Amino acid sequence: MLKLNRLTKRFGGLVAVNEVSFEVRQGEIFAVIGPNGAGKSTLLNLISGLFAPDLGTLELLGKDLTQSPPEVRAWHGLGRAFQIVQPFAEMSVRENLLVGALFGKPGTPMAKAKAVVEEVLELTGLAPKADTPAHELTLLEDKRLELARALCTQPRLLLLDEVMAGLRPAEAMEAVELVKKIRASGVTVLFIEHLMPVVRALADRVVVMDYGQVIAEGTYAEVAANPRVREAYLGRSA
Ligand SMILES: Nc1ncnc2c1ncn2[C@@H]1O[C@H](COP(=O)(O)OP(=O)(O)OP(=O)(O)O)[C@@H](O)[C@H]1O
Repeated sequence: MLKLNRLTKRFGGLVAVNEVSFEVRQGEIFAVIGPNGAGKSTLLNLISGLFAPDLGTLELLGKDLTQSPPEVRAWHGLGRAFQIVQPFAEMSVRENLLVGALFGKPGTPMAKAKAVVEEVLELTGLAPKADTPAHELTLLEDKRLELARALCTQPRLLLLDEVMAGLRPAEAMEAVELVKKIRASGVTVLFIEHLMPVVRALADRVVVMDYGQVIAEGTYAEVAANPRVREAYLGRSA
């Protein structure tokens, strides 16, 4: 689904992402974790195309998109959900999603966009709130809306940027169930997350970053038992 080869991003003298290589397989839920400042957000920005890499390549479904801007990556099946949810506050949930469906994939006919929106409303459990203005939603519903908006762009690979942040543990576990449903619907998921119970519950595989580099890769249990990973987390106040 996604292949990163020696992806690198420098900010002046700081190498925020340093020759990162890994592959995400189709149908996987894949986590990128690491202490504060490890380079996770920068990596996500490289994948979605907000930053251009100084070195390395990126392939999505076998296509080299290293030089492609974010919208081209979106057309090729890359979707992204953000930690800070910024819906159109006065518009209903359904209207917000229609914007995503129409503009996420330009050229989508209105009838198709409306059908996608209804499907996504069902999948995300937002159907009962379809006519509610976005500003009346709870935080958990906001998060559902953000996931739903990203899904309306019909991604093959969905990037989740700490989307559980701010949720109470029980709410986070509800969101975990939703992400599992999203994967079951055929979407591959790559996420960055600070909440370890969420990583444990969701990830098939985990990559651990520290100082811009991949220091471990494996199942949650494997990386959690890795001495280098334990040192990265315990060796400084994260
Ligand atoms: N636009 C930028 N300009 C300069 N330095 C940056 C920029 N963005 C990030 N950095 C630096 O790059 C390094 C990696 O930051 P990044 O935000 O990617 O880490 P992170 O793992 O996402 O951290 P956190 O978990 O705290 O969000 C940090 O040292 C950060 O200060």
